[in-house]
Amino acid sequence: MKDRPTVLLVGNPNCGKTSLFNELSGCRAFVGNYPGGVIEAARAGVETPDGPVELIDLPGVYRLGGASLEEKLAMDYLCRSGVRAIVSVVDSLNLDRHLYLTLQLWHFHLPVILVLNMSDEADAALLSFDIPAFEAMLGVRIVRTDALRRKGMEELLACIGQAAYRPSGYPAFRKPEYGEQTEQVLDFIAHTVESSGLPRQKEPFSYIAARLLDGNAAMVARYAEMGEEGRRLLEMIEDCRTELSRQMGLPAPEILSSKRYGLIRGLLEEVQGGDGVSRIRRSTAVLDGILTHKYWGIPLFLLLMYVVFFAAFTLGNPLVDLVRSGFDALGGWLAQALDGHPMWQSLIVKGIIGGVGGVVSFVPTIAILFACLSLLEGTGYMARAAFLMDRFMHKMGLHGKSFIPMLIGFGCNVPAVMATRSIESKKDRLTTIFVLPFMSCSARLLVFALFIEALVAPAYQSITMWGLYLFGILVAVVGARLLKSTLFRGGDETFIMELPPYRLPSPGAYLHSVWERVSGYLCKAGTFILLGVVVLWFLNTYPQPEQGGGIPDSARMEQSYAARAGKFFEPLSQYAGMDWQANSAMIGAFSAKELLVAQLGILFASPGEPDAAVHASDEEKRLDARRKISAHYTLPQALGIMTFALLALPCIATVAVVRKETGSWLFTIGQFAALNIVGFGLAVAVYQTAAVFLRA
Ligand SMILES: Nc1nc2c(ncn2[C@@H]2O[C@H](COP(=O)(O)OP(=O)(O)OP(=O)(O)O)[C@@H](O)[C@H]2O)c(=O)[nH]1
Ligand SMILES: [Mg+2]
Repeated sequence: MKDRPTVLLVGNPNCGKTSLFNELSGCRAFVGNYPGGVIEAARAGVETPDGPVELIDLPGVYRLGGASLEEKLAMDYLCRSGVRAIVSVVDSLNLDRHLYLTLQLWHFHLPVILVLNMSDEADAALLSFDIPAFEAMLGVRIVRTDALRRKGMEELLACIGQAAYRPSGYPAFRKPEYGEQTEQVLDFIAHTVESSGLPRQKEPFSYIAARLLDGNAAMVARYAEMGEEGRRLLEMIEDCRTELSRQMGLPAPEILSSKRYGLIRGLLEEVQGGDGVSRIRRSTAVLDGILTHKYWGIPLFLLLMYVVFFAAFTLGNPLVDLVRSGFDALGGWLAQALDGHPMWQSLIVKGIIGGVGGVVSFVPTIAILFACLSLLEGTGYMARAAFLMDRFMHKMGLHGKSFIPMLIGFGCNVPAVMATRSIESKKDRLTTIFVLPFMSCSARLLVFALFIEALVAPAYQSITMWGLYLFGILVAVVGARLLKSTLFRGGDETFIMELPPYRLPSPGAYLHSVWERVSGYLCKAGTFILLGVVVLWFLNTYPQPEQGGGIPDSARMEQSYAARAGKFFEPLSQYAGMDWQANSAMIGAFSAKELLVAQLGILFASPGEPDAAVHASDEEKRLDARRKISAHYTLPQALGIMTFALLALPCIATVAVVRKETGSWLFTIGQFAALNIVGFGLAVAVYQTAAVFLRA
């Protein structure tokens, strides 16, 4: 295992690395039609004809040497000692841009396999390549692949095996020719750095020289921090740069990149034939004319999101009722079966069936939501949403790059916080992390679904849900604006994101990603939530009053730990419309938002009062919990509670990941406090306003 040679998959975002990785390894890593789908390297053992290799799927990067975490991660892997070969994946239709990264790989002196992926699209565009000439000019082996239809996999495996196990017979990557003057300067810098006696860096000297010639800020800073000798070295290099820049008539940072693009142009003129404009790219242009239109692009996006919630509700509701009635029937049956064992009856029927059932019954809604979101992601529309929002977000002090984590946040805030790694500027990243919990995650959807179903007239249900999501985004955007003009001022970066063409996602990958999310939800309900529910049940049931018999369930519950905690906050929380029951549910919500629903399920569970449950008809039983909630709360209260659940109390997993990603307790605690203060303040505002307007 340890001495398996390592082979890296390197390429621009969205060129199909993960699709290839999955095909080669049989794994099921995440594939999405938007750049930045992979934020962490995936690895798997793969058998080649020459022996096993360890294949690593790196996050997509446009070039090496940037400051984003993905670029650092890619560099880190490239400099590791066990790496025997690099698979440079490029999109056949974007060679003019994608080969840039390939040329940078020369520095590592490793065998390179150039994979021209998306060969199906290249064929459709009547694009042809003179492969032998192409191979000879670069000094690589070239494999044409179509990852979706598994074409070229055998050949690729054979090349990987050869490069990793028999490198002596493998072509050597040809040194890109930058012209005599430039090369002399590069050699001089590399030699000066090598013989300077300064600490050895992990990158090859030729790479360091190229970065220093570019004036790469991070690399320059590294040497500047090495004391007097480092600074002397930089001064010497600066003289060469100035002189070269004068001779070439170009600013120093552009010398190498313009040379590389020149090389690529020349190369493609030799080896590429055909116009390269495919049907799919043409129809993409037409679709984009409509979907990313200056004026109706954003309204269209909002409309689409509305349709998603509408579908989740109208299609989901009857199914939710069905699942719920199943749980109620089970609860009723167990209540009878456990007659005479009040503690078990209470734990199982009220605690577990009421709590977990409350969470699981929303699976249909969640599944429809995930199915829609995955489809929008898979087709490439979500990347447009980020692009559309970019203009809008800029006005708010952020950029579209922050929007992708926000979209991910609709699913779950935890991976969303991790997805901010692609944001280079630290200040922008912290701002984004700060406001991310305002994105309504799928667990919060349950809270909304519960209250909206119970208290909002059917005609207004979807729009209320949609409004809550928008409200979350609005608060996030305003919050970001405030932070960017105060605490995290400055550090703006431009947003470059290649828009992928519209594609139909491959059915396997699509179904898999929906299933992954739904099963993740079910798993959570079966483990973490189940545990939480048992704890909640305990807090709701104990301490028991002295004389057990004769006291109604509700009165008994009012003495519980949960009720006491809820009542403790009631004097304050009542301004937001929250009574002690809602408060006690919020306490559970801190460990997972689903527990809020679980707790209300326990508090308002129908089979909890076995006598009533036994005599009620099925239909009555089914509607009981919801009816109790609608009888107990008013619409303004529901709005206050939902606002609080939307904005305040990020769950414990989010808090933990924020701490991990920012490395700062101060930030984590500050954010936690701020979210709660803002959430409570707005909940009060919403409740009070609604109470005035909805009184009639
Ligand atoms: N037509 C076609 N589509 C492909 C091919 N390979 C990948 N795709 C699609 O391209 C999109 C991106 O694929 P990924 O495998 O996620 O790309 P990636 O390079 O891993 O992307 P990042 O991780 O974001 O850098 C998906 O929609 C794939 O279905 C191919 O050979 N032909
Ligand atoms: Mg990927």
